[in-house]
Amino acid sequence: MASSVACCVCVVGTRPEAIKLAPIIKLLARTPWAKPVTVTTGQQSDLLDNTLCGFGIQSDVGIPYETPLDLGSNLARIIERLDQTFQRIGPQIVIAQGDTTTALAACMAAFYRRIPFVHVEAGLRSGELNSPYPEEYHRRMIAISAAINCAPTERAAQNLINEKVSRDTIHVTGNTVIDALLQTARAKPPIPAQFPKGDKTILLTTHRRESFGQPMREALSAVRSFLDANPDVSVFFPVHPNPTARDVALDVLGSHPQAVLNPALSYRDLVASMQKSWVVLTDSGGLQEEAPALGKPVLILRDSTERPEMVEAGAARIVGTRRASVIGALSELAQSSATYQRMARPAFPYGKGNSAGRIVGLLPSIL
Ligand SMILES: CC(=O)N[C@@H]1[C@@H](OP(=O)(O)OP(=O)(O)OC[C@H]2O[C@@H](n3ccc(=O)[nH]c3=O)[C@H](O)[C@@H]2O)O[C@H](CO)[C@@H](O)[C@@H]1O
Repeated sequence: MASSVACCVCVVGTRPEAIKLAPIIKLLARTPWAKPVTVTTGQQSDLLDNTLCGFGIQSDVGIPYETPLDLGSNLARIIERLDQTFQRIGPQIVIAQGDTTTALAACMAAFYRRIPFVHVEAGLRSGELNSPYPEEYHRRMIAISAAINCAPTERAAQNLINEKVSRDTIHVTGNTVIDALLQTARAKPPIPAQFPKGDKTILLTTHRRESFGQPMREALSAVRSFLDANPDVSVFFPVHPNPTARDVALDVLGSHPQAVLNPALSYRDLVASMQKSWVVLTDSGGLQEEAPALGKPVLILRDSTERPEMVEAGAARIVGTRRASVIGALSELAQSSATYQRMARPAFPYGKGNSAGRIVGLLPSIL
């Protein structure tokens, strides 16, 4: 390990990356041999800065946002800008999280400059190259050249081994989202004023590309019908700013008296809402990981999940977006307290909040 302070560039492009890298950035800032530099790529600039700010983190270098480009052009733009940034700053380590264009660009730019790259949340796989698109492709590409692959679970590590990723790069670390969640929950954030009154509120989010169009409309219409049949149930719906998701949300649930639609929440408000909710209904990856740690049943609005650990633990169910399936799953939770109690047992397959420590502890081995 080098004797001087190591510059660790953390590249962040979207809200979930900010949440999952925040515990690492904050820990690096308290680590004597490390200096974190946060680089934002503007992939999701509207949500990103607010999320970082909520963790007390400022972007050190901001790559300017450009009007939405095609996937390939966006990747090329980010690689070029990161390459210039790495040349200027000269980091000893580059860290990125997940499966976004930003994460792939960071990995490639680091590889070409021969800077060791650390991949947080490595080894998630759907098994289908085109689904989720393009994330599954990004995940596989990143694994090949990462110096450290931080797998959240043994299963994720096994996925990497099955792809013949070099074994000495693979470490099971848990998922830093649990660090972020538990740190935030410990501060006892107040419930947002807009959160519906009553004991049975569904926390609903949907914004994934795979859900766009008819699947999202069908799932939200099913929620609407369920509300009509269950006047004691409410929905709290932080709506993603993506217009494709927002327009359907407003159209289907915007006028329902038991539904409160809200702009995207700060992470603190989201965590407080999750703690107060009855059930979490979502197509988000992060919420699937978080809700079981708070003992909240999760119904997954996708046809498959890269997080089978939650389903196996009994805390989550894949319901897809078909009307009968969504209504059936919600009705079962409403009618059977045994089913509800079984799903509401807290589950921690992603660790108990010490993942950032494990990841930072691995870094000296690649300096
Ligand atoms: C294909 C896939 O599954 N990819 C995933 C995707 O992430 P995602 O699907 O989890 O993305 P979102 O749902 O946007 O974010 C969720 C986070 O945001 C918080 N939240 C939510 C609403 C709100 O109003 N306020 C908030 O604060 C919430 O608690 C949670 O922590 O990309 C990540 C990056 O690479 C990957 O890690 C991850 O696999």
